Amino acid sequence: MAIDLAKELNKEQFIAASTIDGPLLIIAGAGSGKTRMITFRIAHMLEEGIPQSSILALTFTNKAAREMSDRIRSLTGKRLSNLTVSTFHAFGVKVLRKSIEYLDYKSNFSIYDQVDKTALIKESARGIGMIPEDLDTWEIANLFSSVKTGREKWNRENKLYKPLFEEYLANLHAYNAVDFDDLIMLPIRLFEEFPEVLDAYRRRYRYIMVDEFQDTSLAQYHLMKLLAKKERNICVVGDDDQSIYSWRGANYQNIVNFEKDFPELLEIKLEQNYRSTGNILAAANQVIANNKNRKSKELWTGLDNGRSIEIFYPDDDLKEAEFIAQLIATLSMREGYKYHDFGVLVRTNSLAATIENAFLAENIPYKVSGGQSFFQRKEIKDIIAYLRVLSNPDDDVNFLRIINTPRRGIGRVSLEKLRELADEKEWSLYSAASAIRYAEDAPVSDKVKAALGEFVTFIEYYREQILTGKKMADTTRSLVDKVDYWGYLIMENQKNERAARWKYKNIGIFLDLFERWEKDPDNDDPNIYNYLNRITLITRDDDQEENNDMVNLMTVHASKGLEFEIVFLAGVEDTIMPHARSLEEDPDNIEEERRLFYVAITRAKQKLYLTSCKTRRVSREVIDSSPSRFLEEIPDHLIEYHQPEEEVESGEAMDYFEKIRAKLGIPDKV
Ligand SMILES: Nc1ncnc2c1ncn2[C@@H]1O[C@H](COP(=O)(O)OP(=O)(O)OP(=O)(O)O)[C@@H](O)[C@H]1O
Ligand SMILES: [Mg+2]
Repeated sequence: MAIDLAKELNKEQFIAASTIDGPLLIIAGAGSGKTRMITFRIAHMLEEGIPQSSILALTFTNKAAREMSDRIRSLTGKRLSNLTVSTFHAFGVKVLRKSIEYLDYKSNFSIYDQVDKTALIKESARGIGMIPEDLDTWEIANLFSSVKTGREKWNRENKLYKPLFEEYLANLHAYNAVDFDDLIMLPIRLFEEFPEVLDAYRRRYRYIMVDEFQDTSLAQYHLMKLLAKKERNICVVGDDDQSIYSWRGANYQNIVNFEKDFPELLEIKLEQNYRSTGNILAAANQVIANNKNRKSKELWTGLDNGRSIEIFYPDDDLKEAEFIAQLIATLSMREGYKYHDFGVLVRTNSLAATIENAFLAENIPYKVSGGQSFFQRKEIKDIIAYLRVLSNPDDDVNFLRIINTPRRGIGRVSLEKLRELADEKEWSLYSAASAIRYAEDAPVSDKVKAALGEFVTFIEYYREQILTGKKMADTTRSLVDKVDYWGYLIMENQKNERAARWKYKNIGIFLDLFERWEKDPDNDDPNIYNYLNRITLITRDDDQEENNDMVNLMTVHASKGLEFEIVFLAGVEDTIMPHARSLEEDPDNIEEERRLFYVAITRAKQKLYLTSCKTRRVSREVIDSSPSRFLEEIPDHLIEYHQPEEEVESGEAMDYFEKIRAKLGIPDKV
C-alpha cells in the first residue's frame, strides 16, 4: 500500500521526508515530529525503489532503533533484512566484524564493557608494577576514554597514567579485544588508512540519517562525515535545546560543523509541536528561552491549553513518593489511564529507590530504565564470559574471569606463573595453559597442571560445539550444568539457597532469551559472534519486557525521545535539578541542567506534575531542600500551586498535603 506522505505529514515535514538527495539539516524543538518524519522518509525511500542496503539510519539507543524499524516495517509491510537502523556503536561493530582484519585484529574479537575494562586496567597495572588496589580504575577508565576519543590530551596531571594506558592498549590488542571507544575510533582508522575500504562503504551506504544529532560526539560526527562526504545524501535531525550529554563528549558544536562541512545544505524548521498541550508547551518555551547559548526557535501547538501544570511541595521524599504512587493509582482507577501512560522522571538513579518502594506498597506495576542491566548481573556475565572464551580463546580478561569460576583450585601464584610463560612466549593465557598440559617441565604443580588440562579440554570440546552454530542455547545449558554452576552459587551465597535459586533462575531466563534469538525466523545468521555482539551492546533500557502495562520510572537522560500522557518530575529542587555540581563550576553547566529540565517537561502530552520536597534524606541525614530555580521560570498563570503557605493561611492543623489528598479523593492510608 502506498504511503501518502502529504496526508501524513505537515508541509515542512513533507519537504524533509521527500527530499532525499543532498544534505539536510533539521533543528527543531521537542515533539515536532523529527523522529516520526525520519521513519516516513525511510519508508518513502524504500517505496521509491532505493535498496534497503543503501540506507543507514543512526539513533541514540537500541530501543529507539528498534522502534524505528518496527514503524518502517509496518508502514511498508516489508521484511527488513538489509536495512541498517542502529546506534553508532552497533554500526561500528558491524563494520569491524567485516573489516577489522585490515587493522591486524581477528574478526572474532571481544568487546569489553566498562566492567571488563576496569578488570583489564587492574591486570595491566599489575603488569607494569603498579598496585591495582591504589587506583581508582573507574576514573582511569574515563580518562582513557577521553584520551582515546581526543577529548583530553596528556598533561602534567594525568601523564602519570600514560604508561598504564600504553600497557592497556597493548593488552587489549593482544587479547584480540576492543573497548566501546574502539567501536567508533577503529572504523575511523580503518576508513582513513584504507581509502579503498572507505570507498566500498561509501558505495554501499548512499543515504545516511542521524536522529538526536545534538548528542552526537565529535568522533561519531567524524565517522559519519567520512561516510557521507562523497555522496552527500545526509540528513541530520536534532534539537540543540535537548543536548544533555556534553559531559561525555557530545557536542552540539557539531551542528555548526555540519553547516561548515555541507554548506549547500537545505535547512528545514519544524515548528509545530504535536505532543503537548498549550500550557505545557508554553512552560517549556519560557524556560528554555533563558538559555543564551541556543538557536532561537518557538514551538506552537494546535492542541488546547489543557490543564495547568501542578506543583507540589511535600514534606519529605517519603511523602513525595507516596503522593506520586497514590495519584497514579487514583488516576488510573478514576480516569481510565493505563499504567504505561505515566512517566515518572528523576534526575539521578538514587532518587528512584524511594519511589519504587511506594509503588510496591501501592501495588503499582512499574519498570525502571536506568538501573543495572539484566546482562550486567554477575551470574549472567559469568556465563557470557564462558561464551566469549569459547568464541575467542585469546581473551585473557574473560579467561581470568572463568578460570576459577567455579573454583578449580588454580591459585594466584599459579596464574602468575602462567602469565610469565605467556609473556615470555607472547601467547595468550589460554595458549599457555594449553601448552602446559603436555609440558615436562611445567612451572606449576601437578595438581594445577591437571586442572588446567581439564579446563582446556573442556573449552576445546564446547568451542567445537558452539562454533557449529547449532543449538547454541542447548550447548550453553549443558555447559552450565557441566561446570556445576549451581553448586558454585550455593557455595558463593553461603548456603543461602533462596539467593542462589534466584540467580540460577536468571540464568534460565538468559538461556531462554538466547534460544528465542537463535530460533527467530527473522534471524539470518544465528552464530555465536552475532549473539555476543548483540548482548554486549544491550543497555539497561533494552532488556525489559516491552508492551507491558507498567509505569515507566526512569532518569531524565533515559527519557530522551519518549513521550507519556502524564509526566511526574520528582525532586525539582536546587542541588538536584540543577545539580549541585553545576552550581559551582562553569556557568555553561547551568544551561545544560536547564536543557535537562526542558527535556523532562517536554515528555508530557496532557499533564505535568512537579514535586519539590521541603526536606530530603541524603545518606541517612535529613537536609532542608529548596525549590529549583527553574520553577520560577515557568509563568505563574500556567501553574496551579499547592503552596506550603496554604497550611499557614488556613490556620488549620491539617497538613496541606492531607488536604490535597482529600481534594483528589485519595483515601488515607490505613
Ligand atoms: N504530522 C503529524 N501528524 C500527527 N501526529 C504527528 C505529526 N508529527 C508528529 N506527530 C506526533 O507527535 C509526537 C512527537 O513526534 P516525535 O516523537 O517524532 O517528535 P520529535 O521531534 O522526535 O521529539 P523529540 O525531540 O522529543 O525526540 C508523536 O506522538 C508523533 O506521532
Ligand atoms: Mg525524537
